[in-house]
Amino acid sequence: MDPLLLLLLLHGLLLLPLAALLLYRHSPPFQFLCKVAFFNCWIVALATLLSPVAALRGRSVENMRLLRAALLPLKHLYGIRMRVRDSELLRLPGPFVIVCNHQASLDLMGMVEVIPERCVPIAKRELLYLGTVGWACWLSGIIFIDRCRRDAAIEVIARTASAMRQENLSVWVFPEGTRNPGKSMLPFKRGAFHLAVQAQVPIVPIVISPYWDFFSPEEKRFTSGTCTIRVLPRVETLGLSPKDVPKLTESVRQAMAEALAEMSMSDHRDQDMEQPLLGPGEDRGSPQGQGDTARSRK
Ligand SMILES: CCCCCCCCCCCCCC(=O)SCCNC(=O)CCNC(=O)[C@H](O)C(C)(C)COP(=O)(O)OP(=O)(O)OC[C@H]1O[C@@H](n2cnc3c(N)ncnc32)[C@H](O)[C@@H]1OP(=O)(O)O
Ligand SMILES: CCCCCCCC/C=C\CCCCCCCC(=O)OC[C@@H](O)COP(=O)(O)O
Repeated sequence: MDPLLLLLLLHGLLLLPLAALLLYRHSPPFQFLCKVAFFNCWIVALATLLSPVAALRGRSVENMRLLRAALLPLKHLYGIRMRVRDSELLRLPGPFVIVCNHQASLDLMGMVEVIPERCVPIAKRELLYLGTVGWACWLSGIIFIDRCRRDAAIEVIARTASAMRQENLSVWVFPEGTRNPGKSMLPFKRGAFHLAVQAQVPIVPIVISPYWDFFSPEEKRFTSGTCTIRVLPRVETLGLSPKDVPKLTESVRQAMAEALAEMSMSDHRDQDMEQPLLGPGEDRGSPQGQGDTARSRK
């Protein structure tokens, strides 16, 4: 090859990372794409690394600790400060069903911040087919449902209800059933509430504050910020039967919608920001919230 051409090519190769770095610093959409790609790559990489370790134990809810440990560093990488309010409400003696609003995949960061011991999420079946990610989820005892086959999903929920009592297992459900970037919550699916009634265990609602200060897929914006997670008082289901489920669903949704509206309106400034390890991230504000960041463990 012509040495001059080779030299030009080498220069080009050296300039490429520099150009990407400049673009990352100065173009919010490019930064958004990189951060989202990194989020997914992190999950795939950690699932690949940890699955063989989890496999040594076999399928077990104990592997949720590994999954949690894999996701906890993300908040530092992205400069997202997590504030947990009323985490003591998660300290219950027996199993329970957690219901939480579902805005985006970022919810995983909030989930691992508060998820108690011996608690598994219910996930869509499609995740099972994501290679090592699906394997890691399966090994952690995550419960998969096929949202297109209601009867099969109901059957899985019935089996989960008996496992909850027999194995002292709590379950985390996103009752909107799909990600919802909108400002209010979608109508709730009823599976989580049937589950709690069948197992006769309490429901603990959790509300994650809106991300729009620091994350917006529409505007391709992903900066640093603060996220507040609020645990609401538990709702008992002892003595309730399937006919009570519609009312139960509505009252829990109402309480969560009120908390979400309150959290959306709170003042939007926080001076005490964590700096993202993934480079610059101008903060556009943050919902206020008082309280501890301590994680609740049974
Ligand atoms: C390092 C590695 C890291 C890896 C990281 C990955 C972590 C992954 C984290 C995972 C995060 C992943 C996050 C995710 O993947 S989120 C997506 C998955 N989650 C969900 O779908 C939420 C749960 N879904 C439901 O609850 C739905 O209700 C189902 C799917 C069950 C049915 O849906 P459908 O749309 O059909 O239902 P409907 O609620 O309008 O109800 C219709 C009728 O059925 C009745 N009915 C419902 N349920 C029951 C029941 N159990 N027993 C008896 N009856 C029941 C109900 O009363 C109603 O009847 P009626 O009352 O009108 O007469
Ligand atoms: C042959 C294997 C090929 C492997 C390719 C692997 C690519 C995987 C890339 C990234 C994995 C990230 C997994 C993040 C899991 C996020 C959980 C989540 O938020 O699920 C969404 C679900 O709640 C609702 O889904 P929909 O809003 O209804 O949709």
